[in-house]
Amino acid sequence: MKDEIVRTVSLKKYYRLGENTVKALDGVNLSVREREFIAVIGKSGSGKSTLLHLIGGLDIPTSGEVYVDGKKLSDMKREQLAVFRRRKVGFVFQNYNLVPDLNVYENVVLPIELDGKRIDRPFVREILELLQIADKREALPGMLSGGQQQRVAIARAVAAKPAIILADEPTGNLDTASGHDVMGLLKVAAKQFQQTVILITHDRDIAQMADRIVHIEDGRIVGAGDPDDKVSGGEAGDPYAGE
Ligand SMILES: Nc1ncnc2c1ncn2[C@@H]1O[C@H](COP(=O)(O)OP(=O)(O)OP(=O)(O)O)[C@@H](O)[C@H]1O
Repeated sequence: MKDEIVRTVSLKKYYRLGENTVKALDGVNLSVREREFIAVIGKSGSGKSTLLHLIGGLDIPTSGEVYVDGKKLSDMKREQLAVFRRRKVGFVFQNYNLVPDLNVYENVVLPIELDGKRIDRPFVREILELLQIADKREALPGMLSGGQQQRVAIARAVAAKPAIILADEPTGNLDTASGHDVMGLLKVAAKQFQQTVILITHDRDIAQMADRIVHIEDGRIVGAGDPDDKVSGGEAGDPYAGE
């Protein structure tokens, strides 16, 4: 597909636990277009985090392939994979992962500094304003609400200008209203800066805000994982409809 940015092919991740094999992912074929905002929804233990970790190069599949921008992750050497993780993807986690003794601004620019790149200050200011935390730039994370901390984590992910943002239950620790705010702001930021978002949630309302919903069950995608497919939805559909 022309504007495809992520493709997984027969992706499997098995864990051996004594006599048993846990099939965390069992043959996932997923295709994501550039600038798409997709929500991966599924029950606890269905394989959502495993999928995100494999796409982000944080973990290695048992078999199958992940392609990002046409490049096979399994062909990358250790060092190349580290550069891929730093430059190509931004991670947003449920527990924010902010550095407690750095202020908001310092947290946001930290990955850029660690990568030895120049900080685009007007761009960082624009992001902080868009995410409505510009007035908190001097604050330490401990002084902020959960929703504000998550917006800092999103700002940090966006600021390094990655092509893809991988968000693992970013609204999981937030109340409904803050969760919706954070999701809305993530969506606006990603559109503005032309980033692709793959977001995990088990909240159907949150998922409805995505361009497309991919439903995962027992390590497999239910329906097809292609943007043109109308089962998993060219448009956001409710995978639980008719339940
Ligand atoms: N390191 C591991 N060792 C063994 N089993 C694992 C490991 N990591 C994950 N699993 C198993 O793989 C399956 C999928 O886990 P995963 O974390 O991807 O699910 P999830 O959909 O993200 O769940 P949740 O919504 O609860 O975070 C689960 O059965 C889990 O117990």
